[in-house]
Amino acid sequence: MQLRNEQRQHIETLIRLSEGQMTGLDGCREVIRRSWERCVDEYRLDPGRPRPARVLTQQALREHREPVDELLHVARAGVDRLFAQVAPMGYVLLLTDRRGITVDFRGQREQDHALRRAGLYLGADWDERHAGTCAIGTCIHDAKAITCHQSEHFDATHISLTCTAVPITDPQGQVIAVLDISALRSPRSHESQNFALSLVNLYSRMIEDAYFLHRYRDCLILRFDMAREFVHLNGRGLIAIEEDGSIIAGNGFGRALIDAHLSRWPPWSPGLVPKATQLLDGEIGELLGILSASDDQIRAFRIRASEAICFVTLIEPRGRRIATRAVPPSLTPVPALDRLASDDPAMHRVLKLARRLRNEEVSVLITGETGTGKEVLARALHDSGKRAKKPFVAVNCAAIPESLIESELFGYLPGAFTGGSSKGMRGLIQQADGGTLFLDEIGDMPLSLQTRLLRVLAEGEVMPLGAEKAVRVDLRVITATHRDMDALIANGRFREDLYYRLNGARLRLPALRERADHHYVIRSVHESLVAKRDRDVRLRADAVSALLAYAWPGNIRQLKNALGFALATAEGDEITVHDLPEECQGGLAGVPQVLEPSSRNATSDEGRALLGLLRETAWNVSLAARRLGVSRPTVYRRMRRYGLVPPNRKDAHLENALH
Ligand SMILES: Nc1ncnc2c1ncn2[C@@H]1O[C@H](COP(=O)(O)OP(=O)(O)OP(=O)(O)O)[C@@H](O)[C@H]1O
Repeated sequence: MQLRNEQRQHIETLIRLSEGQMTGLDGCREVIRRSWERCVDEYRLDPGRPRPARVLTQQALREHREPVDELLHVARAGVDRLFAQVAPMGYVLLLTDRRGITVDFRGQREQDHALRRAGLYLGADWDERHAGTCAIGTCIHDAKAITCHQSEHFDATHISLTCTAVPITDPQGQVIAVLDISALRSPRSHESQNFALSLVNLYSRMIEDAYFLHRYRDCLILRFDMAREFVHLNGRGLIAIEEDGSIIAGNGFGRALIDAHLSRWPPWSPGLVPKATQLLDGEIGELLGILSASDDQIRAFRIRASEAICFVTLIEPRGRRIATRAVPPSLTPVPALDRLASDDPAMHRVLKLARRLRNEEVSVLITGETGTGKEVLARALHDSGKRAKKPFVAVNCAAIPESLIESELFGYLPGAFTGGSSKGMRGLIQQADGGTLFLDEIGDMPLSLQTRLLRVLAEGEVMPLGAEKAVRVDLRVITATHRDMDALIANGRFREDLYYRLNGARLRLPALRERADHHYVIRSVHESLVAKRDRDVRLRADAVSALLAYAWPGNIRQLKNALGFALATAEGDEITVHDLPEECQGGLAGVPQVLEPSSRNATSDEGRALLGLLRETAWNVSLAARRLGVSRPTVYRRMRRYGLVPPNRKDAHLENALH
């Protein structure tokens, strides 16, 4: 009875709409209103004459199923799984072709009759032109996911239903099918279907991807995601490519990447698609070599359009291994350089260029924020080149007082100036003869010395102070700076001609926070520090998480200092988050501390004992330290480790957590 009343009211609203009156449409969603208008104006549906659901004959259904047979086959597992999840909540599942004909269906047998009457059945036709506004038909028209809930349906026959439909698109982005879940009854509120929408979206995407992988199973496929951990499991992007990197097709996410590229760099000829090596900043050899690049068969690439880093794996064509190509010289392993980075696109670029430059005489200028490892790279360039057995002399132009820098660099003869050594001194430039001279903070070199340095570089000769004859030197010069050299030149503080001579090639080191291989850097800095000590102290997972979460304004130097501090102060054989300097713990503040099972008991016992003692001593840390026979800082450190905060402090709740 109540349904009849609602149907009557619904019909009246739509009749008013068909007569051009917009009353009773308050709260009606735009997408629904537009569809209702289409039903009235375009399809000439009469709201006053509800129509029963139309179900096709077996023969007609067969004709609709045939063209989507392959999709039905691929989608089967997804359809079964989705239905298993939603059936207990009273939903049925429909898969339709792009015309809205239900070509696959799952429903409860005991409701067979009611479902057939409602059109929730195999062969049912949900084309908007015939059935009016409904999830499937409107989803096909708009090519968008939609929930059509109860009286949002146009036809009064359907206003007890709730239906949620999501399009499945082919690799060209055309709707080829629709996945829908519907229920005969549902709660009143539209929001009750939000979860249904997310779930159908998820399955529709899985079916789409399964279909893509099936269709392009004979091609190379790049699978990518913004999280390394998800690439194999559920990498969102798929792009099928030829062996030269030409793009054949992409799934929704892959096409979005291509579109982003094209909107930034519009093609000079319409329809021209960029190559995968243009979308992702890398060479074809790097893409084809992904499977052998790392243990997890994933490699990081920079997306050129957004500068973001994504992680990519390669799926080989069915039954065919791609030929491994000869490795280009720029990718040949060079241990001294290779160990500076793991899988970071910017570092790959730097190291690729460094491999080419290591045996060249070109001057190299290394730029990058302070502490990014400019000197370490300069040293690695030297060690990996033909001058490796000759001296590597590093000079920090900012650290030597201006009054001394000239004599330090150029040297002097006995008696050249008051205060100098009576034996004179061989300058650093001469000391580097045959090897490499590394001038750090070159932007801080005084102007007068810049002129003299230019002469050394131009003529290959150095003139020590007080000398009358120049001495020949054979040098490779590497310089570094974290300053903006263009600004220094513009302000007249750096000679342009010297700058061009030093800048034969430029290597720009990325800041640590921009790198995708944080984990590797943390591990290698930790290993290098542990190697210098006599005991092995491992990094616990919570400390690694905090280190990964921190932004490192001081780059690798700051990381090294933080780990050095933790190694020096940690008790036992592991570094926990609480052993790190306070500023690095911030990333995990507020996150409940997860203790490893083996240490949980010992940790809380120890924590409880300390809490007992602190209570006994009325939170007098000095007294507690004396009783324990340890220093005050040690007690504070242990308090931090167990989250013990004096009761007068606001966050004293941590104390309670131990009970
Ligand atoms: N790949 C690395 N592995 C281990 N330690 C590293 C690495 N790179 C840099 N370091 C360490 O980080 C610190 C800073 O490195 P480096 O002096 O090379 O940086 P920089 O960029 O030259 O700094 P600045 O601009 O201040 O001169 C050094 O102690 C160095 O040993």
